[in-house]
Amino acid sequence: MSGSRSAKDFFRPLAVGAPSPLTEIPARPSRAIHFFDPSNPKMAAKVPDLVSTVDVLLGNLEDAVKADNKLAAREGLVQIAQDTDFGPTQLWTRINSLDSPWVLDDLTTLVPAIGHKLDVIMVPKVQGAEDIHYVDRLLAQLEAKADLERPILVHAILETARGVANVEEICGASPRMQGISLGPADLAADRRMKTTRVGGGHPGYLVRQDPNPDQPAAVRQTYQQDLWHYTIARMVDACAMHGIYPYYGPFGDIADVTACEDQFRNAFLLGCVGTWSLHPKQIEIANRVFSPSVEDIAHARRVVAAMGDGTGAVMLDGKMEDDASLKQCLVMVELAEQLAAIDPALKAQYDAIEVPSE
Ligand SMILES: CC(C)(COP(=O)(O)OP(=O)(O)OC[C@H]1O[C@@H](n2cnc3c(N)ncnc32)[C@H](O)[C@@H]1OP(=O)(O)O)[C@@H](O)C(=O)NCCC(=O)NCCSC(=O)C[C@](C)(O)C(=O)O
Ligand SMILES: [Mg+2]
Repeated sequence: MSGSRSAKDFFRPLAVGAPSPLTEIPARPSRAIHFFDPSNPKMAAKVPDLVSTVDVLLGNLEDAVKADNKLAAREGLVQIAQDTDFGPTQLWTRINSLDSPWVLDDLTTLVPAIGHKLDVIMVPKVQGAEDIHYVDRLLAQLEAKADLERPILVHAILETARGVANVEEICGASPRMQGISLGPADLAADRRMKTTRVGGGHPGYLVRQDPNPDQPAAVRQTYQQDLWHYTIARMVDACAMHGIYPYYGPFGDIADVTACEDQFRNAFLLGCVGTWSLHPKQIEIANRVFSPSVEDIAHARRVVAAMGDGTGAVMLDGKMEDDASLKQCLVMVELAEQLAAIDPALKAQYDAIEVPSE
């Protein structure tokens, strides 16, 4: 909750006639947030075919869209939103940063034109709660003017050192806060990290096996470490504390599908609900990685069945299961149910699982 607003005011609209804020952020599937540049005719032409393959389509207006194309991207997004039936797929946008000359027109154009279709607005380079407060109030004014019936949610990108230092207050700055994504490229630059990649690891960031005193000349094994572990873990805790959702972010080496899958899976295991896809071939990877495996769901359902009223301890395959491991299993089972509701192929796989009676 924001320190500057009292508890009773936190869920009141910030403009007369604006829709009431949500008291809970819906857990809608968002395994892949697929980025496209609405000013790129080839990408825009692919949107209708992508709709049924992805949980979130995001019209990107910020970095990766050339300055000369900013207007075309904004207008292209309006056109695409008006012309496309998105079904259960969400429509998000990434607006330009708050210190840019484009962001005001982004918001004042998009909300009246397509606010009823926009689920979430992603705000880049968020530094602190004050950035969210600015967007929050402006959105309320625009929503009131446009007679919108539900609030547009806000997602922040964590891509400055100050943003990371303030991540807890950012998550709690507004009832609109839906989630946070890692922005590894801007964050690396802002922190003066010595990396040049968009996400992923670095071969120099490693730990090395101790020397063997009996074989001092023997090759010592090295293990590459995850550069993003600290930031992702911090982001996950801040999001969980505020009931909002953490996401990995971009993996820029489009050709390296193996390392992309590994980075996505690390984020999934640490608590993230999804990631970005920058290229159509990353959608399948994200959908697969951010859906619990059939084996995990089979195990989770076994534990749920064996734990009866959910208290006490039992042995399954030589392992202790108790109230806490049951809660871990329920996280998986609930996620599987949410995903099955929108993904018939996944539903068929989960439905085919047989739970043995213990
Ligand atoms: C990487 C690029 C240049 C390779 O684009 P390409 O055309 O060279 O690739 P391709 O393999 O030849 O593409 C095959 C076909 O797929 C199309 N295509 C390709 N990508 C897409 C797409 N996303 N959506 C829809 N269609 C797509 C492409 O147009 C082409 O169509 P065609 O068969 O008709 O010729 C291209 O994929 C791209 O521009 N992707 C989006 C990049 C982007 O949004 N970047 C910003 C997010 S990351 C970021 O901002 C950092 C962050 C968080 O801020 C921070 O860490 O700080
Ligand atoms: Mg960035």
